[in-house]
Amino acid sequence: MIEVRNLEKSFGDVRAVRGVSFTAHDGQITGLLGPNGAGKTTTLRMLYSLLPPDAGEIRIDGLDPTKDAMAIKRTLGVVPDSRGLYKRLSARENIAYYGELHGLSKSVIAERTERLAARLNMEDFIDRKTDGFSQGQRVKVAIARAMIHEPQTVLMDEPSNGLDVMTTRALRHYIRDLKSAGHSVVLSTHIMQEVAALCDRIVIIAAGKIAADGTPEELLQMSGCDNVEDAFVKLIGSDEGLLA
Ligand SMILES: Nc1ncnc2c1ncn2[C@@H]1O[C@H](COP(=O)(O)OP(=O)(O)OP(=O)(O)O)[C@@H](O)[C@H]1O
Repeated sequence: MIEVRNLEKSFGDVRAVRGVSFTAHDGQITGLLGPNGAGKTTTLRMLYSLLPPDAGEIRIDGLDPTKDAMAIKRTLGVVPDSRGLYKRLSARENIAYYGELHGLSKSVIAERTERLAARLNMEDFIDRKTDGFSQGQRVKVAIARAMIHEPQTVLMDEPSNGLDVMTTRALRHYIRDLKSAGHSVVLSTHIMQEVAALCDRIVIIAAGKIAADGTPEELLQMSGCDNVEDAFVKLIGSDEGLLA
């Protein structure tokens, strides 16, 4: 579970995040939806301790990333925007390296890697060096690597960016399975259909602020619109940067 209260972050004169608050529950998929530059990545980076907030509070499974950065790494799985694979290593070695950082034994890493490779359809490329991997292959390795220590809470920054329809569908199945298993999944996206198809709760961010927060049905009600596309555009106040 993630609780965020009044989070703020500036880069010089740029106020990237201006008082963001939301809660992401276990057993739910929470979508951060916003146009380019809205502050989604900056918010996620503060959640996984990559950036210190200027103000505000974060609790992830009761832990504070500014104080408990090491403990947070155990409870959190992160699929960052830059997938950041080691290109000289194979997919399997990339995943194993993260398992070792988490102190897992070789046998546990091997068994979990087999399971993740089967679940994410990685068998064809699991032993290839990741240099030259397609976008979809890179995302799958990044997800497997993020899940090797079986974290309770999972953050994904624009996970379906650049994926084809079949890979997107497979990814959605996988994310729904995580939800069914009781995990809290938070994903950022600027694709309206993604949140509409997947998310139990939608947090709309625009210009660093929360524009709306609720279930898809609540957002329809709030906006007075009868479809999510019109609702999002109305709640954000512009359709710039949002993909249907
Ligand atoms: N390291 C940085 N230095 C300076 N400005 C930054 C930095 N990181 C983010 N910003 C600025 O903060 C704002 C929010 O950026 P952020 O990457 O969080 O948006 P986003 O919602 O993830 O956008 P996108 O959908 O384009 O990835 C933007 O104006 C961006 O230029």
